[in-house]
Amino acid sequence: MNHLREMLKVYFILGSTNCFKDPREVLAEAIDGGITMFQFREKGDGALTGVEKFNLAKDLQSLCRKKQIPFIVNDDIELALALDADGVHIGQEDEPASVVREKIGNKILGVSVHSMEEALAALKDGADYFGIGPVFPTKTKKDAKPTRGTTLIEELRRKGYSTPIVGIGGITTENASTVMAAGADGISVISAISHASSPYEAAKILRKRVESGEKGI
Ligand SMILES: Cc1ncsc1CCOP(=O)(O)O
Ligand SMILES: C=C1C=NC(C)=NC1=N
Repeated sequence: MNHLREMLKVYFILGSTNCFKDPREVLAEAIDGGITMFQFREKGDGALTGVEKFNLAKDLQSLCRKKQIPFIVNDDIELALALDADGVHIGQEDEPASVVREKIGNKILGVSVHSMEEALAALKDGADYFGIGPVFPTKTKKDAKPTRGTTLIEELRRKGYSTPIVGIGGITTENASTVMAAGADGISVISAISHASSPYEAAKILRKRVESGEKGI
């Protein structure tokens, strides 16, 4: 499990609607910059579907494979299985984690949780890590839950839960250290990298912030 903890440090999430240039180019730069895990999340207005979605996922997966970066698929279990992805990430509105665990065997299973109850249920169902947020305000997910700060991350750690955790939502180079200080194992970002003029530089700085607990300057 500790290996997973390491992989969660800088967990980049991307879909075609999150970037202005070719997502393949954005991911290639982010990988060179030092992301440690990748999630393909094709959602929202204008999201690709069918063969176009499959082909983009395949291209992004091969970029990850070349550099041994774990490739995770958001929500779409069938796509994850078709691509033999390294894992899936599901939200509370998706199929129950127990059903997904059945389908994916021992692939990585990440679950979004927003409360202690949801976290305990996800644990029981075999979740490998929690995605907790939105920690800070975010414009990227239209239907995000209310911004929670790091309270749930701190609560889980205070109660002795050592499950791997990534914080998500509005995380930037300026506030990443706050998320780590709260007890998260890593940060998950979309726009901090996908909207950066240099996704390479953004990933590099985020990696530095996470590893050194450096305060934003
Ligand atoms: C997928 C998701 N889940 C909670 S907030 C969010 C969006 C995160 O995007 P950004 O890093 O650009 O705030
Ligand atoms: C909603 C999400 C929360 N956390 C993570 C890691 N991914 C997601 N898609």
